[in-house]
Amino acid sequence: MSLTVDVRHRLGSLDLAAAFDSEGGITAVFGASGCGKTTLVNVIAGLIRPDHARITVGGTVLTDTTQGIELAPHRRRIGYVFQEARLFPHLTVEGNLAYGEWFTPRAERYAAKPQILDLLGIAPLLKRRPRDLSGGEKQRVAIGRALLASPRLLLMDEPLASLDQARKAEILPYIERLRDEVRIPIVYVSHSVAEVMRLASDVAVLAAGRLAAFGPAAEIAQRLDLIPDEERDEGGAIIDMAVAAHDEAFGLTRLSSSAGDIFVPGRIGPAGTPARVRIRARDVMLALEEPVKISALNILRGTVAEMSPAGPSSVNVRLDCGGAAVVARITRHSATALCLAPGTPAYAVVKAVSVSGPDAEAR
Ligand SMILES: Nc1ncnc2c1ncn2[C@@H]1O[C@H](COP(=O)(O)OP(=O)(O)OP(=O)(O)O)[C@@H](O)[C@H]1O
Repeated sequence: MSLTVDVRHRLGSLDLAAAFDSEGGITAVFGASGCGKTTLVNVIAGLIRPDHARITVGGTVLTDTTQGIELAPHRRRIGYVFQEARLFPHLTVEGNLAYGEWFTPRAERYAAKPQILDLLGIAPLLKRRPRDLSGGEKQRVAIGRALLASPRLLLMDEPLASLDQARKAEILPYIERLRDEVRIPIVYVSHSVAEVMRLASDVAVLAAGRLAAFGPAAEIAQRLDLIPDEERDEGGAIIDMAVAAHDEAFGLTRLSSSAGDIFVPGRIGPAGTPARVRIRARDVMLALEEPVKISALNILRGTVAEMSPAGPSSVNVRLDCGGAAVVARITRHSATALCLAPGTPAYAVVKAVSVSGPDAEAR
């Protein structure tokens, strides 16, 4: 189901202007603190009345200021998941979930409770109260409550920001399942490159209220100039691959794509399972000849497509590897020594342990 957003709104010193169309999946709204992410999401939710906007979901107009259409928030059928789960403390998980269903007229309900319980792994929690849940479990219940209202659109505003690394890792696979199995668009606000690049289908990058870029996650990932300084080391490329085989003896999975094969640690689903990998630019070495007798398992052949400065002493080199991009951050010294320039054939070298992939299955 498609989502179209075209918003212009002034709020204090913020001059928000963002327009994008998405065909569904997860649209990440990414940007530094204060760039207007929450304001944009609140306009979509109908919580802020915008100066100018047209917002549609699957053909239903939620806002069109030129036609005087401004659906009330409760009539938009939008699920909203916040940084904190905001569950009712006096209700059990079951009671909290029932509250989600309650608002939607019977005729408009499409959410099937057993499937949602299964999708989020929350069936065993039904009798518990929020105080007896971990942070990750609370968020899964909050997502379940939002989905049980049979929403047209799910808004998630920094849903993992208050969780520690272990809880984040626990909940990410559930959000991936949501993206792949629930047929409604999801708008996902985050300032974490790792989260956005793992989850997003499309990415809208906001900078000081303006849409700095919008496009498929794999394209936006290569634009290291869009990444805020504090997340600089997280920048790199993502490649959508599929499981080719497992190497049982060494506990590795071989993934395959037009870029070539990549080994990652652990076992990731059966052959054919889609798997997105993220390769940080700082983890990639370049070589002009195919390296031999080297411990790194991943060697991808490509051609230098673009070089851009990455600071006083380093440069980002984008290689085209069979249509997929791999970005390497190397010193200017090395770029000069290797005489790199657009068109130069080169090999990208990446250790298996440096590749961020989907979580390996418990072994
Ligand atoms: N009611 C308001 N009145 C005036 N200015 C506001 C109001 N609400 C937000 N702002 C300003 O608008 C800007 C964007 O705020 P917003 O919360 O949308 O940013 P954000 O990208 O979600 O930030 P964060 O990641 O820190 O949550 C900020 O500079 C904020 O101070």
